Amino acid sequence: MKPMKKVTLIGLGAMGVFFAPRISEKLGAGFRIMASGARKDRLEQKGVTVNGINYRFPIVTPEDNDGPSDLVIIAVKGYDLAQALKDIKYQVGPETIILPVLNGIDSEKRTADVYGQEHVLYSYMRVSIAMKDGKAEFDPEKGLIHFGEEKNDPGHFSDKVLAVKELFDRCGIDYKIDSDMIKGLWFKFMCNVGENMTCAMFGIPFGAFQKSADANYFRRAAMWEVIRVANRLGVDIGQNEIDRQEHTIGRLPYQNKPSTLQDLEAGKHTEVDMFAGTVVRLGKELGVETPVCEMFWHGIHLIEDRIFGNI
Ligand SMILES: NC(=O)C1=CN([C@@H]2O[C@H](COP(=O)(O)OP(=O)(O)OC[C@H]3O[C@@H](n4cnc5c(N)ncnc54)[C@H](OP(=O)(O)O)[C@@H]3O)[C@@H](O)[C@H]2O)C=CC1
Ligand SMILES: CC(C)(CO)C(=O)C(=O)O
Repeated sequence: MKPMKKVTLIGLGAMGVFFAPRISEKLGAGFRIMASGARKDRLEQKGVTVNGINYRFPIVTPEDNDGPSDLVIIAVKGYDLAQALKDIKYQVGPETIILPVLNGIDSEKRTADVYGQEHVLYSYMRVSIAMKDGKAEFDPEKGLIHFGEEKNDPGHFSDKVLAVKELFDRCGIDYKIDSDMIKGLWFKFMCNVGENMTCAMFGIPFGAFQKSADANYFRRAAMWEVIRVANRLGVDIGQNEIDRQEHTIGRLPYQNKPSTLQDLEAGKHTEVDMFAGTVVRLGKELGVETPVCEMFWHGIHLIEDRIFGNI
């Protein structure tokens, strides 16, 4: 296994800055951000400021055909994934690994549909970062990326997993390689649907779950809808996973907000279709009732319509 030398990141937002400074420090010019048009101009002129340090990373455009990258990290929002998958075309060669770190349960499949499963690793982030006006503050020691093949055996990691592991070790990026990544993705999805949708719909921070039985009513009801859909698909999540998250949620800083509420407050589109919308769609396909997610799906669309002046 050759150590990775060339890494391209598409999406220099909240999740992008979790990786960018540390990979750039080790790879120098081998680490590039993909961007074009006004986004490229903005990144070249202003860069991003992470924990008080301003960074101007090298930029590569979708048209630059300078040979494939060893790794492409995709850190855009769900509604920008289709475009990102087109943009990275010239960065993907026979040996390239693609790591889509988006929330949700289908970014890996959507990536594999374009480039082939042999290029893709599963991943999800366990970190909360807010990016505002190109600035983000967070503790790089806290938070991690979970990644791997669908199933991972510590004695026999695949070459792809070992290559990414070596890069993250070199860069000091904390990670976990789950034995069952599908279960991990659905666990994270269950938490996101319960928390992000409840907080976005009612405009409440994570702390509300420490105080309000009403907030927890919606959160748990939505999580159980995810569980019933997951179980129908053969994914074994249930009360144990709910209990595990109860512990985590009780320790989050009171005023922290999930990304969906951050998006609404910043006047941006949300990933509601990727969260509640996916549960509703799968529920219909599988014959599982999902009334709470349906209410969230319509409710958050309505908030978006209000924000964007459509009503
Ligand atoms: N924020 C958080 O705490 C967490 C987020 N996640 C998930 O991670 C994913 C990314 O979220 P997050 O980082 O918060 O999102 P952000 O909106 O902060 O960042 C996304 C970035 O992608 C850029 N982008 C979009 N399309 C393109 C493109 N075609 N080419 C180049 N750049 C592009 C955007 O640029 P521009 O601003 O110019 O449009 C933006 O900088 C989401 O699925 C989210 O749910 C997971 C865990 C935690
Ligand atoms: C921060 C975290 C983990 C919490 O729901 C998240 O995934 C998000 O905000 O989208």
